[in-house]
Amino acid sequence: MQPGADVNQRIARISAHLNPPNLQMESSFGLRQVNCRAKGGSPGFKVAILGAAGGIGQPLALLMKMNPLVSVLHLYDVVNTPGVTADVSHMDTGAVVRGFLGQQQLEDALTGMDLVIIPAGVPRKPGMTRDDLFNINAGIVKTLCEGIAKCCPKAIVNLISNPVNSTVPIAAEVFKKAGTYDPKRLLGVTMLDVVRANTFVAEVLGLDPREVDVPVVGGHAGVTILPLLSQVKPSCSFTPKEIDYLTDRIQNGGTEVVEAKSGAGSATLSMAYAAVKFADACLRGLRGDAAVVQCAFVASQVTELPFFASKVHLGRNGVEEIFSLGPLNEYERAGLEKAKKELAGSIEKGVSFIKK
Ligand SMILES: NC(=O)c1ccc[n+]([C@@H]2O[C@H](COP(=O)([O-])OP(=O)(O)OC[C@H]3O[C@@H](n4cnc5c(N)ncnc54)[C@H](O)[C@@H]3O)[C@@H](O)[C@H]2O)c1
Ligand SMILES: O=C(O)C[C@H](O)C(=O)O
Repeated sequence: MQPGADVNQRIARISAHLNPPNLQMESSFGLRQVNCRAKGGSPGFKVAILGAAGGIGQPLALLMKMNPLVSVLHLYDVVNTPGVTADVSHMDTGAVVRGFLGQQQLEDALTGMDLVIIPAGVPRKPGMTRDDLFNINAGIVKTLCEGIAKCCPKAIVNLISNPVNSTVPIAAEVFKKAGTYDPKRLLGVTMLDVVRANTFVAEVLGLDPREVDVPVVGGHAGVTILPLLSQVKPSCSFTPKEIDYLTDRIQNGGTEVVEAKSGAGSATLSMAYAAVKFADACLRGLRGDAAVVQCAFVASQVTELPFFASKVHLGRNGVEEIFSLGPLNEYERAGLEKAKKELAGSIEKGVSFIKK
């Protein structure tokens, strides 16, 4: 071989790589069309994020793009999806990313999806309850769920938008109206309560949070968030003072973040982490993995209420089994009564928003 031939070949190879003859930017914005050679991406599930340009949506998009179970990732919002999509699409992971902007593109965003994650809607400011978000977020969730009923009625839905205790009943009523309701496929995301509970309990016990499992049942607002500290794994005991401290901190973890952010929104990063942990569990269930169990707010017969959060088994059809609460101590039984009282009103408010 001639001296330098090796180098020339390498330069030719690099040049071909930098100027591929057939490369398409995967985006519905038509950013740049450069003849398509291959679609890229790996076999896996199709996932849409609705509200993808928001505080939760952006880190959620980033983390879902890293999830090896995802082959196609659709990012939908009413603002800013071109930028978020271009940005996330440059990550050299398997999922193909496509962006969708505005309601006229909602149907394209949803068609063919296996899992739809919804963090769309306004967040709290200091002094507000989650229920104060109802007037704006109820309408947003209604519109998005109407799109799901039309375009991907079999998709698993992970609903994050607050107030979850009311938005899940809203979604259920929308799907009932459309004739597509499958209670196994609609899940309110309460994973952040579990993530917080694991963290705070681990701090008290001096353990690694990854070793701790705290069931959190009920709903996702104040006293409806009911940590079952008597069922913590690894098995342990707490003083009455520790129980008061932990229960209060877990129930008010969201408010802790809202106040620390001083008007700039609520939990976004820990929520994106929790949402991905939960979505990954749903996808592993869809794939047929055994023993996938997480807490979620679902249609339930565990109590007399039509919806309740508890541990559920996730499988090929979504929620395959809902676990009962197990033995509760006196403190938890009292907490359960308070939780049910508030939950009943929030559920009814969601149902009547659609039925009215
Ligand atoms: N379930 C939970 O544990 C949990 C945790 C944190 C936040 N939340 C809730 O998640 C929601 C989003 O929080 P955030 O901090 O990301 O808010 P954000 O304001 O930063 O982002 C919300 C996004 O939703 C988009 N949006 C608004 N209307 C829309 C519509 N009709 N269709 C599609 N997208 C729309 C906005 O454009 C924005 O990009 C809030 O309701 C918040 O309370 C829930
Ligand atoms: O507290 C909020 O309003 C957001 C979310 O529900 C949370 O728990 O962080």
